[in-house]
Amino acid sequence: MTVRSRPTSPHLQIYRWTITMAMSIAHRATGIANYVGSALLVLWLAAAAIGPEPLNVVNAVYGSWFGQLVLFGYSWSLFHHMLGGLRHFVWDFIEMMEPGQREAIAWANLVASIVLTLLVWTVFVWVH
Ligand code: HEM
Repeated sequence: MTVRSRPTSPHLQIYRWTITMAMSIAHRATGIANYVGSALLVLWLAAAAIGPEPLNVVNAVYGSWFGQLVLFGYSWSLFHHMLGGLRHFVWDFIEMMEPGQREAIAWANLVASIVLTLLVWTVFVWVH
């Protein structure tokens, strides 16, 4: 008697990667990252409320290359997640759901998040 192999349910190694799938995962990941980033914002505000010394320490950490990298990532995460939220808002009106449209709006989400992040950092950090 031949033993048939057990059926397998699809998982990440079987699915072909699509931009909509990647952006869906990114939306969840950025949602979680926004929690962490917002805690950093609260830490900065709390340090400022306590006094100049703690504020100087937090500013030094946030101003280091690593701190700047984390803050840059947090900015991108906020933009990506916010635009992703607006994408969901568009879908709530049953718009941009057709094949082609879904991919276009997913790419727009990614590209716009990068452009907006670079724009904000250029205006408020790099050329300040
Ligand atoms: C610091 C601010 C934010 C935090 C910490 C946050 C966090 C999260 C988290 C953890 C999720 C769950 C993701 C999942 O389980 O898949 C989520 C989902 C969502 N967020 Fe945010 N978010 C923030 C800002 C925003 C903004 C500004 C918008 C809209 C412009 C937004 C729109 C949404 C939407 C529509 C969902 C549901 C997506 C779905 O149904 O799959 N969020 N958010």
